[in-house]
Amino acid sequence: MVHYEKLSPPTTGEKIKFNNGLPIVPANPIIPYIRGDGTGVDIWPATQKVIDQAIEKAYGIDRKIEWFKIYAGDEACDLYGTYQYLPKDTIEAIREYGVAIKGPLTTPIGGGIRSLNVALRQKFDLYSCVRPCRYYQGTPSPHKHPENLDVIVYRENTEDIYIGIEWESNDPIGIKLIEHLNNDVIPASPSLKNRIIPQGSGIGIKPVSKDGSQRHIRRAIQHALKLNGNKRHVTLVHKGNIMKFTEGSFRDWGYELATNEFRNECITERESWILSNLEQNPRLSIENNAKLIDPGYESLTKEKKDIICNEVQLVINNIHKTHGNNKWKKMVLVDDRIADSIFQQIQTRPQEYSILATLNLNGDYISDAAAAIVGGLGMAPGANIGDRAAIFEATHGTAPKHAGLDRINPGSVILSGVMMLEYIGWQEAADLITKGLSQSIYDKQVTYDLARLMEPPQSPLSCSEFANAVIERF
Ligand SMILES: NC(=O)C1=CN([C@@H]2O[C@H](COP(=O)(O)OP(=O)(O)OC[C@H]3O[C@@H](n4cnc5c(N)ncnc54)[C@H](OP(=O)(O)O)[C@@H]3O)[C@@H](O)[C@H]2O)C=CC1
Ligand SMILES: O=C(O)CCC(=O)C(=O)O
Ligand SMILES: [Mg+2]
Repeated sequence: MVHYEKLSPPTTGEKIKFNNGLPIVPANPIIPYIRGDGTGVDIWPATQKVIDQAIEKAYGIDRKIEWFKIYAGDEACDLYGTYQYLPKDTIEAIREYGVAIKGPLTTPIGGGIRSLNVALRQKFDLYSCVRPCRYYQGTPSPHKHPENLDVIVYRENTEDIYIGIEWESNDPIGIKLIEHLNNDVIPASPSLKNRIIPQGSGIGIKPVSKDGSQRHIRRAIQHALKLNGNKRHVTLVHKGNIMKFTEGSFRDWGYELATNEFRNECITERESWILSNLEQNPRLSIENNAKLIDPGYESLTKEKKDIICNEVQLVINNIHKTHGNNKWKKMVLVDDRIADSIFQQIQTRPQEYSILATLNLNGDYISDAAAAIVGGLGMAPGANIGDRAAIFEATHGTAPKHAGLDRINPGSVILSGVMMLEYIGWQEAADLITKGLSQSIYDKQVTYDLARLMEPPQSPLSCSEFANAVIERF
């Protein structure tokens, strides 16, 4: 039995338990929630009302969430005292009950506390951040065909620069570290030649591990396996041309995982070209196949040509029987794209993508950019998933200038609630909310962010009115 300093868990309701990474859910689960800073005061009550009403409509008195209010951010400091941004009670409650939902939490820029949002992800090892970006009919968008974008950003959630190991430029330890790197480490690494870190630099560490990358990409591939048609597709997004041993390794470990652990269910993009070339011309020679997959083949050195021919030969030897004759077309396609390129690709060729498996920072950027295409941050939900816990939250932050005005769009946290209901298997309630929200947008019953972009501009609903509009359309 956990002893809480200032919390009283609900006296009715039961705990969600985990078995092999999957939640086992009673009819009346206790679910902790964090209201959040800034616009959390507006968004959370609207969301809670929508979720409760959907459950009641779907299941009557047979199912109910027993909400358990826990504290983080400014609200926690009010209750627990100065600098108590993430009290022990909050950590214990999430550990005890496993599934939680939260509003956004403020992180100061530069100095001050490190991100509470990141801290929660790391504390509970919620290694995959899942952010679907899909279009709801009628949503105004700067794009001509926003409906073509239907991607799920799978953002690695615990490593990369978010590990938070960095030193300010004038920190004596940072200065010493730079000296050590310049005088000892770099000269001892011949491939680094005579590079030098400028004096007066701030310095940060970017760790990317094989285990951390592969457990995350595994989840992304498992997700793709549940999808159909050309949505059975995972793109490894990286900046591996520049950061070869972090971002580049992420790509390599992804391919390694796909072609070992998921060999019977996955095809890589290059493998698909080789098999497809052969299907179009069964008598194609190895070299002609190599020329087709590498258009610059003729100008390559003999050594490089041999490597490509060898690749073609190996693919034919190893997987032609199992994957050839079009069988690969039903498998999960795994390809990779350089991060800057994927930002333009999701705008110019959105229909070609499905699951974007990214490292932490790239995923942070891409999820906001993808959200903009389909209606903005007010429509961008998310889930942080680990093997023993899950915390649901929107992609956006606290949007402080709108706080307390009952005007912000609660859609993103409501849709995070939909993801939570799906995660616990309450699909009927989830579907009611999706239906109500889609219909509200279609009926132009929307908050300011969408109303101002509509043609002609509509008069906006408040945050709480939008929640009611969704409920009326269940
Ligand atoms: N997971 C989390 O809790 C996150 C926390 N943060 C933190 O939030 C704070 C504020 O960050 P900031 O950079 O301003 O980014 P925000 O995402 O909070 O807001 C930026 C802008 O996005 C639009 N927006 C955000 N949320 C909504 C919504 N629900 N409905 C409609 N529009 C929305 C608003 O644009 P407009 O005014 O043009 O309408 C808003 O001004 C920072 O401390 C940051 O660290 C940031 C991201 C995630
Ligand atoms: O923790 C923060 O303040 C920012 C987090 C963020 O931008 C995100 O999770 O997308
Ligand atoms: Mg972000």
